[in-house]
Amino acid sequence: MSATSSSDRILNAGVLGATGTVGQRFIVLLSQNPMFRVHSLGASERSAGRPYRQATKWKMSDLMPEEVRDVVVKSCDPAHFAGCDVIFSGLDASVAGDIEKAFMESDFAVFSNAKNYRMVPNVPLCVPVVNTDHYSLIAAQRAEYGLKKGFIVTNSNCSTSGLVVPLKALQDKFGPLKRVIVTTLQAISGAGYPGVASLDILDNIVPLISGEEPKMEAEVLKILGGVNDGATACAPLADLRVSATCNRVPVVDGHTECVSLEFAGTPPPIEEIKQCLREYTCEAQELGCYSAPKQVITVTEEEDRPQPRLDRNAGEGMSVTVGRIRECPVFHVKFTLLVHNTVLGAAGASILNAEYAAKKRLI
Ligand SMILES: NC(=O)C1=CN([C@@H]2O[C@H](COP(=O)(O)OP(=O)(O)OC[C@H]3O[C@@H](n4cnc5c(N)ncnc54)[C@H](OP(=O)(O)O)[C@@H]3O)[C@@H](O)[C@H]2O)C=CC1
Ligand SMILES: N[C@@H](CC(=O)OP(=O)(O)O)C(=O)O
Repeated sequence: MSATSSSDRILNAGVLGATGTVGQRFIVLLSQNPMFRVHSLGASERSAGRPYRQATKWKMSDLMPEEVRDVVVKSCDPAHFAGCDVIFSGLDASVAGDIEKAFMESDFAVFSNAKNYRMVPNVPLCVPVVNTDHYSLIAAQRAEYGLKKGFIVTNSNCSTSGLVVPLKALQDKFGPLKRVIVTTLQAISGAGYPGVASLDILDNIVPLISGEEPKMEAEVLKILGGVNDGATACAPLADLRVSATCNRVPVVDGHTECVSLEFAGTPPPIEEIKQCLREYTCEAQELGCYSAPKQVITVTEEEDRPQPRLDRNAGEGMSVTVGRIRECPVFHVKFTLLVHNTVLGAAGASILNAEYAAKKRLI
């Protein structure tokens, strides 16, 4: 984590879906972040009117921060969030569409984890260590809705957020990729709370996460693509083909992904691939954003890493660990990566997105 500069303002944050798995991760990360002060918390009518400590089944290993324990949870009406500079949403996708739009139309800067607006052409689908250039779409979004300050920026799916990081590094250095095949081993926290029944997941692997594979396949193309000439819409990659197979495994946090890829051109030697991943840097680091990891990609040389229990907290959950980098006899190269699904895969990415937007004076 970088030190904040004296020009950074402290921003009042509202958290929607504050009682859920992603919402709780927001609370922990925001309480440790000098750029934000938790101002208002929102959740469903089931939780509204109750102090946060009573409304929430706290599942984080960190203690519930003192400053939120007695905050009364509100329903997710923009009128209840006056005074917030930024809105973080960990809302269930079944309700996120209408609620996040209402906040955006009320001129709030909304950072969403839900799938609802990810593929809208003028909404940045932003993994903040990969494609902050997509923030140029915000002017078009504001023009469409006649807004002065409001916008929506979304996170990707949590498995997508790990995958695109090494792909971006390799694409930037060695040119376009042609084909990617990824098989995921996804943690149970990805399914929210209470999530997958223990009788389904203990002593078991479930080879289906409904809707996950097409999301990953489409999101990668949008994130690794650019924006069109007037910055009115994203321009997804047209020539890359991605195939995803997604599995749920009995791990609490941390999604593991086995990746095989083919370059469009001549493949570089394995040692150059490792060096490229180690040396990858991003704009959020250059700007000194507080939550940007020192090392965007942690390359491991141990032959049996990455492992979720050992590696998920690399870079305080904001670094993607890549190991077992080797030649692939079918495509060009294969490796295994690990991403913390509720940090870089969710709340941590939203917070870094907001830090970046603040540095760019968009908030
Ligand atoms: N878990 C993960 O690793 C990732 C999750 N996501 C996405 O983030 C979002 C949150 O996921 P997660 O935290 O796992 O889900 P949870 O089920 O754990 O939490 C859902 C939250 O939504 C709130 N909510 C539900 N219904 C309503 C409603 N009618 N009005 C207002 N609030 C409501 C809940 O409040 P209450 O407690 O009052 O019911 C709760 O705070 C989802 O869209 C998910 O797809 C994205 C990437 C990774
Ligand atoms: N489906 C992911 C988490 C998630 O909620 O993703 P999305 O926001 O794309 O639905 C998982 O189960 O690990």
